[in-house]
Amino acid sequence: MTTTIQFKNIHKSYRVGGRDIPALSGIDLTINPGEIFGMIGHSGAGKSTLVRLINLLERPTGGELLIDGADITRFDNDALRALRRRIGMIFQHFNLLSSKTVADNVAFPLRLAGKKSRAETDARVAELLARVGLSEHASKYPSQLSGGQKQRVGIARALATEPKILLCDEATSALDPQTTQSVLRLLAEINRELGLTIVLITHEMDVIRTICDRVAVLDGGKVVEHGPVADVFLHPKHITTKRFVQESEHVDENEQDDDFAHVPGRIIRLTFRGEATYEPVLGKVARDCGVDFSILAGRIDRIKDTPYGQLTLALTGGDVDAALARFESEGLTVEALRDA
Ligand SMILES: Nc1ncnc2c1ncn2[C@@H]1O[C@H](COP(=O)(O)OP(=O)(O)OP(=O)(O)O)[C@@H](O)[C@H]1O
Repeated sequence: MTTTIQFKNIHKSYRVGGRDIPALSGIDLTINPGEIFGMIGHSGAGKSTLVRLINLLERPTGGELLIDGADITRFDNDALRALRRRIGMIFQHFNLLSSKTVADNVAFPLRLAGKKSRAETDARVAELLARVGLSEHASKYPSQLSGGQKQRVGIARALATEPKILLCDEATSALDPQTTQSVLRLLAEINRELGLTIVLITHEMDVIRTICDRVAVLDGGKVVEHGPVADVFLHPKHITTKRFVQESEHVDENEQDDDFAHVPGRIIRLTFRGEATYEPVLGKVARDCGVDFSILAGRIDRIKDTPYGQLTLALTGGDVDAALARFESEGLTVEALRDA
């Protein structure tokens, strides 16, 4: 079964003190079946509101929200209950029941649905705990677990009713960086093996960079930029996106400009993607065009499965224009940061 989620001119306002305060204005987005779609934005941008519309924890005040082509805002109670069984959700603070064991937390949605016998429920819980690596913790209580283990229980519980969509609301924001990576690896594995569509919201670029296929950047209740993660983050256009990139790379643009003030030559940024990242293009072009270069800044990293490199270079001597044209013909992206 496919699960396409479409926001069509979605608006959402909250009524506060007799006034309508807009939280989302005119959202148009399509989330494709089986992808990991990230939404990033600062506090108050509208991320939680947007993700909570998908299972109608919040209702839009305008527009259409289609799942597999059906406008879910028109669903009656039965259809809504069926829809919610197809959508799992995990939360920043895990939302586990502290008086129940790990196994009972995971069994909870199955007992609510009331469709399985006790033996079937036990078997399903065992399978889910094995998937998230918690088999030997089944009879512990949440207070006896680490944050990462608690989120794994949250994931097992969210998967219990075999949803087609998993919503993740800042699911790693309360975890340390190492635990975050292990939870993200688990989500990526679930996405790959179960073909589940994952929609996650975060204010952390690294989360998006690690597992998302596409991303939407939210600011002031609007999508200001969206597309494949590599396109959006390697070539950010909107100021909000640029700031996220700079924050994640710990770059202060003004400081960087000052640092380069005394460096002679044309300053450019080169972006390599995919296999080009590992090819000796730079030396070859410099030799052929008689250009000297000094490397002012650089990084090689990955966006999900795609390697990329970004180098800031000062170019002097030789035929710099020819060198720039050659870089582009070799498939690199060239951005001029300063003319000589
Ligand atoms: N239940 C509510 N009642 C009134 N206003 C709300 C409600 N929920 C959210 N808002 C407002 O809607 C706007 C968007 O909030 P939302 O929580 O969706 O943003 P967010 O990007 O998820 O922020 P955060 O990361 O801080 O949770 C904010 O201005 C917020 O104050």
